[in-house]
Amino acid sequence: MLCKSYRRLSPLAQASSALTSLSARRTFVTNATKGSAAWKLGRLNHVAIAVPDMEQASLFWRDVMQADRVSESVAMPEHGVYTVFVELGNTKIELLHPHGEKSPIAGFLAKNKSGGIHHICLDVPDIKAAIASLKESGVRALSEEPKIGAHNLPVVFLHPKDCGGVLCGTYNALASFCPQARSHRPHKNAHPLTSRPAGMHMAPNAAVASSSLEPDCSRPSKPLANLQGGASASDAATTLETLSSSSAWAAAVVVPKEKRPWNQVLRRMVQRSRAAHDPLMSPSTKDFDSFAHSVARRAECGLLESIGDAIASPLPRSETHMVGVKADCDLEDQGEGAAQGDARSSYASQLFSGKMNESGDVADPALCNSSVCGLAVSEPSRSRAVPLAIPNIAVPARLGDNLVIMSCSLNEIAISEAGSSPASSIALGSMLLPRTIKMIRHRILACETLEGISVQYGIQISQLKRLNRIWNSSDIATRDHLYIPLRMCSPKFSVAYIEYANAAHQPEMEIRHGPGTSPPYIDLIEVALDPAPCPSPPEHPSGPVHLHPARKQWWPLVTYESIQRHFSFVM
Ligand SMILES: C[C@@H](C(=O)O)C(=O)SCCNC(=O)CCNC(=O)[C@H](O)C(C)(C)COP(=O)(O)OP(=O)(O)OC[C@H]1O[C@@H](n2cnc3c(N)ncnc32)[C@H](O)[C@@H]1OP(=O)(O)O
Repeated sequence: MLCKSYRRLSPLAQASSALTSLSARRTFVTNATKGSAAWKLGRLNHVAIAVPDMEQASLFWRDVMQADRVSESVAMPEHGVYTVFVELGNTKIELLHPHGEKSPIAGFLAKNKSGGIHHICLDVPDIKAAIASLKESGVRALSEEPKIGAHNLPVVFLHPKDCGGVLCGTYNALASFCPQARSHRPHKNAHPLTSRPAGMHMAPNAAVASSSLEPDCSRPSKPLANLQGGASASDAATTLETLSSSSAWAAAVVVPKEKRPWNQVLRRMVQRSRAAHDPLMSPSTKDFDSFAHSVARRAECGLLESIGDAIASPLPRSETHMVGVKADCDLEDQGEGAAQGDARSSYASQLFSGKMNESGDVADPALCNSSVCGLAVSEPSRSRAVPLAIPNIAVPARLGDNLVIMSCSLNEIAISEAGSSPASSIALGSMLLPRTIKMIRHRILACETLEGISVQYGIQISQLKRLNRIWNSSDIATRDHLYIPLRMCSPKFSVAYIEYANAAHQPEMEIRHGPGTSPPYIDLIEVALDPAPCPSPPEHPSGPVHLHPARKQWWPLVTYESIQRHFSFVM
């Protein structure tokens, strides 16, 4: 469609009256909007002006036009040009002067002796897809493959005859496949103005190799981690430490109804557990708060999905494992009645004992359609898994008769012999979910909209709103930042883009925050998913603490409110 109408338009645009071309343009716009999603226009990256005298042109922009930032001239032999960039805040002007005998702008300057606008350059999120979609439309790309342009980003030019007489460059704003850009090495084309020194404007952990930009965790390739039982308190702590630092996945937890926000589900669960004083839970509700918090945080950050994988996997009987289990029960529909509770308990009981066969498989397709889950610990000597941590669903959480659960979070479970002191607790294992997540902290510019930011990161507007607790699109006018988990960004997002965007927006930042103190436009930060341990109870300013039985460290007493306060941008 795009191809046909555009092909029709092209001669029209060149030859006919303004009226005709206006109506033709309308047709083009309509069809283009319906066209390939690959062709998404970003911002105007720059306007390039070919100049016969670079020095004179630079001085003109610096002294007469009083541009704040005019860069040095940089030779780009592979493009046959010298370039100077003039920063304008919302875009740039690129001054071009021929370099070498075969410069592509020599002919242009021969025709336009005093220089003139040579091309415009537009950002697109995925240049390869964009060029492919344009090919379908009969627009010729002037090179088969993108070249690395002035900003270390891939660039492809489009034939001016196919673009209404304007030479158009497309910049891959997200640098999806450019090895130079992804590897974070300054390319030799790095421009003094636009390629800032490494580390500048970036959080310390942002200046990292691209490998660390990979999502923190992928989908579980090995759903169940090996959880070794500890024999003593010190063994337990060591075991937990070792297991927790691993990047493997174990089972994930809750699958609520689509429309129910995680925090509401968990709030209800916490409230229920408090109301019931459920003795089957870990000894205090604070552990459950912490647990609920961990679930919510990870869910919001897209780390938890379904536990179908986990329950469909065999559980080797020779080791202790922790598994996530779905229960056939919907929080939404739950009453408070004991009968229902009993029914659930009975179901859970079957789930954990009856459905696990001798080889340890818990592969029951019926479980895959359910909506709430619990956690269970499978223990080799007892041929059954024991559910815990989900009130009103759990059957008595006995790990045999002599063990009780001392502490439970998504990262670890500690159990103890009944009647013994916490110091003698032993660890069953750890869930091994990540303890931190990489977040983009995006400083909102005056001109930015939620829509624009969502395109920039390849994240849905609804996700962006939910993550940042924005209920009304105009609310971003009162915000300084938006937070986006890196793993939710489009896979095309790269360190190179962060650098490029920070450099490109530096003048604007300085206008807002003053020269030399301007904060980065985009920051990569590491956010803890769990509350941090306290050094010691009396000195800790944030309120009550409790002693973690296995770790023997003091941890903040977590309440739902404190979680909300602490992570207000996500919860
Ligand atoms: C560093 C990088 C970056 O920003 O990152 C850059 O800036 S690199 C910037 C420099 N690199 C580039 O420009 C690469 C892409 N450019 C090219 O491949 C070439 O320059 C072409 C655009 C294909 C033009 O080739 P060439 O000069 O050999 O052909 P030509 O002079 O016979 O022109 C053919 C027709 O195109 C028209 N034409 C030529 N250059 C034009 C321009 N800049 N804007 C509008 N129309 C243009 C001519 O008037 C002519 O039309 P008539 O037939 O009607 O007379």
